[in-house]
Amino acid sequence: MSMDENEVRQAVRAVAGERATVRVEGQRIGVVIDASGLDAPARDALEAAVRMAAARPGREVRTVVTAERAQRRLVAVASGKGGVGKSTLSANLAIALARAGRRTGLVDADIYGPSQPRLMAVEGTRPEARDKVLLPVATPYGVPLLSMGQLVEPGRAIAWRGPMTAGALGQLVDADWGLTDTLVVDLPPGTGDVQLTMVQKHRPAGAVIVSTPQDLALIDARRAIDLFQKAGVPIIGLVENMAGYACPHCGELSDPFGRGGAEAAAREAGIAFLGRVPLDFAIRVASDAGEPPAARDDDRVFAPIAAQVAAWLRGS
Ligand SMILES: Nc1ncnc2c1ncn2[C@@H]1O[C@H](COP(=O)(O)OP(=O)(O)OP(=O)(O)O)[C@@H](O)[C@H]1O
Repeated sequence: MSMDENEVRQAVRAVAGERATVRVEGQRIGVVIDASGLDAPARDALEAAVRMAAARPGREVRTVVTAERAQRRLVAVASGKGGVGKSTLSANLAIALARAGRRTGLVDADIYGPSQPRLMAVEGTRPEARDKVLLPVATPYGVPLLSMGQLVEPGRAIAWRGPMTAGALGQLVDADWGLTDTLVVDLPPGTGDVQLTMVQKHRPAGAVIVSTPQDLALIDARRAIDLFQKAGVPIIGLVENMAGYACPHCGELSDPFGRGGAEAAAREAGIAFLGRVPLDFAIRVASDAGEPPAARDDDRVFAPIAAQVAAWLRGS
């Protein structure tokens, strides 16, 4: 029995527009669906709608869903040593980038102290998986999150070695990020396996290095800079954290560790200086409470840093 192919085409077009291509072969109706840029639920909904529209009595409908991999760019945030505020900067940078209009997600790859679920106010959440692909967890700040901390039992130390951490990092980076176009990746401190996998396998668009003003932190930062430069990953720039002390009473800034060290070190290394974040009790309190300062309308610290990162991404 011949069937009105055109009629099937029109019915499918009515639900899928240009996204579907219909081909009828014998008793079978084949539909190729282009789901580029759709997240998993939207993709499922589209496929279901196409199936309904194409269904004809006695005919088998076969759908093939294709999706070009979204052009997603990774911004690695790294530091030479721990405790310099890398996680704090990553969270606030991701939020500030999202507020500046980029579709930004956050990957917490810090195996030693995955703190992003707390910073982003989703502590205790577990990502769901669909066909073994993780679904990032939504946060109150418009930045979806996946954290190494969500992959292990709460409170359990992560004692993974090489291949396991590499596998876990792959799961986080290659998750179902949907329309997310920018991924901020909070790396563990130092220059270990996760960093190597990051630069070799996931090829970040660029790296942001965080340092405090102290000499030792700066020497460590140079090591981190080296790791990326040797692998051909461009350095977007250096952020100086805990730069100057903001008085909790009057807000006045003073410089217990001296001023200008990180900026000079950046210049010496030939990389951009993206700005300084003061040592501010309010930043710590807000971070611990899961209320990142970059989410506030009066943020004057992280927005300018994000603006520079965004400009760099546009220009590279
Ligand atoms: N500019 C700042 N002002 C005040 N406190 C800060 C600032 N930056 C970070 N902190 C605090 O310092 C501590 C360490 O910060 P954070 O966890 O971001 O560092 P890290 O470099 O990611 O550390 P780790 O290597 O352990 O992951 C946290 O308690 C954080 O709230």
